Amino acid sequence: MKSQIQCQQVRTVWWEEDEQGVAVCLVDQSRLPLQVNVLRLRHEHEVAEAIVSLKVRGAPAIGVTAALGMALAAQRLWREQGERMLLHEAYAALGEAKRLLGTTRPTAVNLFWALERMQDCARRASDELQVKTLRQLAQLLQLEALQIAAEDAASCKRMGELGAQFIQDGDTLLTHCNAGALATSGMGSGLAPIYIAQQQGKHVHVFVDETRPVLQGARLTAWELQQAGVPLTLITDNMAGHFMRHGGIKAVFVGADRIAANGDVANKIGTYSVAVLAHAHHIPFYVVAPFSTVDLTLASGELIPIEQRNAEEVTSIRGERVAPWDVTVANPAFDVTPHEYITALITDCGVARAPFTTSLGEMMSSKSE
Ligand SMILES: CSC[C@H]1O[C@H](OP(=O)(O)O)[C@H](O)[C@@H]1O
Repeated sequence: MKSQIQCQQVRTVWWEEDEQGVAVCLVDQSRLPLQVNVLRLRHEHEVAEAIVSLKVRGAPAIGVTAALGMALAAQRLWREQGERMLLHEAYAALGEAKRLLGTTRPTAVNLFWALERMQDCARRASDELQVKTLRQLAQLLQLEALQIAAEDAASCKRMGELGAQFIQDGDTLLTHCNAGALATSGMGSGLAPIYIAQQQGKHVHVFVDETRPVLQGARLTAWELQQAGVPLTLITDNMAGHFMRHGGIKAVFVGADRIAANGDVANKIGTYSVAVLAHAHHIPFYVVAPFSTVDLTLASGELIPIEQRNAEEVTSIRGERVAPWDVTVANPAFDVTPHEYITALITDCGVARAPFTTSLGEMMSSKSE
């Protein structure tokens, strides 16, 4: 049975308390758009598995989910152990939850930033004697995780407002993968300028790359834009060049999973190809990502770890094998787009342009003031 529901009704990941206790809830994105299954996860191991299996995905959403997973671990410890568990034992157990969640996916830096922030919150509570019981620690971590989610939603809106200035009424645009509401706690990153432009009364048409192998474009972006009433044309990835040449595309908007200090961008596999094609056609290429995606510890994109995923994502579609048995398969989940191909980095702290080492450094400095 086809199940088309309003995307605005579908939240990506959230916290719930019910008669069984507390749960990290999320829409299983691996089943979208034809099935809307809400999962209620009650153990950090389940949260980790949901991230690994792309039930929840997208750099900001991964960070928020991991933070909620840490909060869930603390709540679980309290509900299981009560105050029998000493706080130092709880900190050790939370360290194990952080390690587990940190092994899920290597590329999106938001995951690691969010886990560090949760651990810092617990450590600060301990150092400053803010909490005296496990219950207080669990409540503190729950609030911190929800704060991370709220900050992400606000940054989505800010990025949308900044990015919409690069969209004119009547523009035709192109996207790759899904950097929309389903990848964040808010309206999205790469799609946020499109949503804000729509709110401003600008009429746009979006060419949506299907984004093999996991089809985040066909399954998630096409669904999001359809629900939002944004006109779209779904294309296969190998059509992007043709429509840049013949389709009147005025700009490309994508998200990011990690941005190096020089502006090199790791994003869904295929982004590099789209960027080179856009450059060849003199089409602006915009990357939209919260500043928490920038990793200034990495001088360039060559240092960004690229996740290698299993062969079945390439050899099968929805469990239907399409490739010969025993074939050698490569399945890097991301690639790196050199900064030379990027027109601007649209972040929640402003718009960075080349030279990115300078502009990102200045953005970091102004954040620290
Ligand atoms: C707003 S970040 C979205 C980002 O995440 C996607 O990867 P995945 O679906 O594997 O998590 C893709 O790189 C998107 O640009």
